[in-house]
Amino acid sequence: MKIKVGFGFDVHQLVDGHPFFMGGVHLEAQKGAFGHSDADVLLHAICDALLGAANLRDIGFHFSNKDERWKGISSLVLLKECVKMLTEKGWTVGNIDAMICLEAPKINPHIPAMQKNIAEAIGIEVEDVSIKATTNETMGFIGRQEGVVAYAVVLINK
Ligand SMILES: Nc1ccn([C@@H]2O[C@H](COP(=O)(O)O)[C@@H](O)[C@H]2O)c(=O)n1
Ligand SMILES: C[C@@]1(CO)OP(=O)(O)OP(=O)(O)OC[C@H]1O
Repeated sequence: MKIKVGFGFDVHQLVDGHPFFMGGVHLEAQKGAFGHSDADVLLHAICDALLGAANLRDIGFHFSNKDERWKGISSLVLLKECVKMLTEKGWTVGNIDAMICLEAPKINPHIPAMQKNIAEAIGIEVEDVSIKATTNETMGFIGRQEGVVAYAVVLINK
């Protein structure tokens, strides 16, 4: 069996009164993530980790932020498209481990819903989707609640 690892990172600006999607869950918060799509930073990091593992470039290469088709789109759709690209190359997703860096709101209560969304979109078990969160201890742009960051690693095999 051939096994590959992939790494993904994403960052989005936080804007007052903007909707906040994370792992396909709508978070109730004063600020939300701003982007061309729904700006779901966790799903974008996972997309990039998957694409990277299969050496298929990155999310912006396939879904340009100049393309009106992706304006406001749910990143669960983009995630499913990325998985389709991997499947066409014969890859199966093993597991995902992700980290969100965000000052507020608390992510922990929403992690089971995010795991379910991601597992369903990819076609893997919930137990193979790990999501964690940390604050930035009030430091830097994350600490000032100006932005949100996510990192992800994945294993794929064929
Ligand atoms: N947005 C966040 C940030 C953190 N958590 C959880 O709280 C724990 C403590 O965070 P520190 O940054 O103070 O170490 C962290 O380990 C997470 O379990 C969260 O749910 N949402
Ligand atoms: C997803 C895309 C496409 O809608 O737009 P954004 O929501 O701005 O997100 P980003 O993380 O900058 O990734 C690539 C983009 O092409």
